[in-house]
Amino acid sequence: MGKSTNITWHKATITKQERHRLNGHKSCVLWFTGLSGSGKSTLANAVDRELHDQQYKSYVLDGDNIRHGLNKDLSFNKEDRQENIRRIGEVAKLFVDSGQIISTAFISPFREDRDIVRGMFEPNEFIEVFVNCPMDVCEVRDPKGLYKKARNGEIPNFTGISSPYEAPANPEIIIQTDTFSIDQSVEKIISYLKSKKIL
Ligand SMILES: Nc1ncnc2c1ncn2[C@@H]1O[C@H](COP(=O)(O)OS(=O)(=O)O)[C@@H](OP(=O)(O)O)[C@H]1O
Ligand SMILES: Nc1ncnc2c1ncn2[C@@H]1O[C@H](COP(=O)(O)OP(=O)(O)O)[C@@H](O)[C@H]1O
Repeated sequence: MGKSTNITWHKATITKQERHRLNGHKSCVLWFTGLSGSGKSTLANAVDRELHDQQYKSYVLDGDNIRHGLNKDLSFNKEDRQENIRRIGEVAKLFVDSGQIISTAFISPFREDRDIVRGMFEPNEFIEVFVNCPMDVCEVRDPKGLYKKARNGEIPNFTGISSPYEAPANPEIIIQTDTFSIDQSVEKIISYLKSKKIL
């Protein structure tokens, strides 16, 4: 239950469908999920670049960036990760309502939290992209030096080491980033969007 009382929903004048018509494409969320270093930010930004270059309306929400602002009050314990994902789900919904293709790059380690977000969207609007990469490969990549710190006990609750990651049971798209190139991955995601007539 929310804490706001005496509030009434005001129906927007312009519908999502009108925005789709104006933009010439549908909107959706590409929900990238995976371990730290699996390639979520890299792929979300590469897909965004391709969409933008092809004149589609798109945007990226990235975990590290959002935690600098909107979610700076949240830690990495389970409860705060859940609240992180709940808020991002709400923000993603606004972007989808505004007619855009939004790519979100959050570890989002808990299946239940991702499924709650999925339930906020209409069919075909929530596209779960499992960025699958073995942890030992992520740990070798270690683009921000976080695995090294976590192994040294400097980062508590680190995903994959001292905090769980629950892989998606039935994702729309799986990208194996230890064998797929970035270009191949982008192509796979764009093809999916075309097959669903979002583009
Ligand atoms: N304890 C711990 N565990 C995992 N990650 C950590 C942690 N502390 C800091 N970081 C950095 O925060 C980024 C993950 O933030 P997210 O908002 O995506 O996490 S979550 O969805 O709430 O689990 C994550 O970004 P990525 O490496 O891009 O995944 C890290 O840069
Ligand atoms: N096929 C690939 N797809 C995505 N990233 C890759 C791939 N191969 C190597 N990388 C590298 O792996 C790292 C992934 O880091 P990042 O995108 O920040 O991951 P995450 O956002 O999941 O933490 C980057 O340094 C990227 O260049």
